[in-house]
Amino acid sequence: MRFDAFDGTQTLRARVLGGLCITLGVLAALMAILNIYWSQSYFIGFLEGIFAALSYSLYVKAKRQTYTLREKNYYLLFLFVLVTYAIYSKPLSMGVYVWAFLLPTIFYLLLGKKQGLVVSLVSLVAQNINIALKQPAADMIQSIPVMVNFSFCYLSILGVSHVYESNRNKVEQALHELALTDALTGAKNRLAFKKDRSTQHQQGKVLSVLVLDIDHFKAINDTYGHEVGDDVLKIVTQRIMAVAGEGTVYRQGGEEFCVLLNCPLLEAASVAEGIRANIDEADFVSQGTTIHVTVSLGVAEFEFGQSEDDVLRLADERLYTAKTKGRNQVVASHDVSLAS
Ligand SMILES: Nc1nc2c(ncn2[C@@H]2O[C@H](COP(=O)(O)OP(=O)(O)OP(=O)(O)O)[C@@H](O)[C@H]2O)c(=O)[nH]1
Repeated sequence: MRFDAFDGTQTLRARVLGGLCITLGVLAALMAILNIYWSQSYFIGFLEGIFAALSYSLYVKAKRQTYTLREKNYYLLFLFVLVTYAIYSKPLSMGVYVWAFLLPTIFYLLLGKKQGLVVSLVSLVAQNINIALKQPAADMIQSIPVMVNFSFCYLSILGVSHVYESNRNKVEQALHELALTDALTGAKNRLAFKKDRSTQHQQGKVLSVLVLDIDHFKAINDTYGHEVGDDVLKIVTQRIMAVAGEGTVYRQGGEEFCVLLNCPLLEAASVAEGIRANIDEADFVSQGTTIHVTVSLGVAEFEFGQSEDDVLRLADERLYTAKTKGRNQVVASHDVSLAS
């Protein structure tokens, strides 16, 4: 499973950067040729040539998603300097400043909402100063209509880019949450378990897992109906969260849950016992019916070199032991049972 598929922003930015590099790279190469051979503007032609080469090199990296943040930022800085210098060095009548309209969209797409806003505003101010300086001091007033039109158009593009980026971000977060949450109980789901386990494993954390199963859940469904069964699943989730913490609880399916803890086996066993007691101690009330619910738990610690499946199997075996020993108990090793 490739969990980086969840990072839509990263993937989108790599693709936008790739597309931008190839488009701007080709345009910069054409502009370099025109500037050098047609208008003999050697310095700007030279800058565009370098930019085209940089674009190609970053394009290759963006395709492989191997570029660094610093490389991306330097590329955007180069683009900003190039556009600013081109506006500065060419007569206003050539309309080179229209290239600046590209910048806010690019900044928002590649830098996100906050940085995109700041850098776009800095660019707006810089290009206005640039336009103002194009007239001799005595005639500067003549630049005002150009500056006003430029600013209004630039701010419109900036506004649209801002709204787009903040909504894209919200939609991505909502989809992310939807993909990783169990709709009935609000606990995380099996996919989230794999993702979190993999992240925490990479961070080298001590990890233990509790596997929890509601005792005689079929009988609850059969006696009181599925709606009450669903309520029991929700209340059990809340009681597990109350002891273990909200972000640690996963519904594996049916009436089986997992809890992922950053602690060694003994500590995890004591949390498991806390969960068992919290569920056993107070009756559940659903649809006017009072029900007594108990759970059984198996606990295992991730040892070096063990796969996720190995540890879950071990915790499952211990859960099975807890069930066969009479339920409503925690088993944390082959011979230790924290009996109720
Ligand atoms: N209400 C409800 N029931 C579910 C859901 N998912 C699974 N079940 C039921 O959960 C029950 C699981 O029963 P079993 O696996 O036999 O286990 P049990 O009755 O809890 O028995 P032990 O685990 O041995 O204590 C089945 O009746 C399923 O239909 C759900 O989302 N809602």
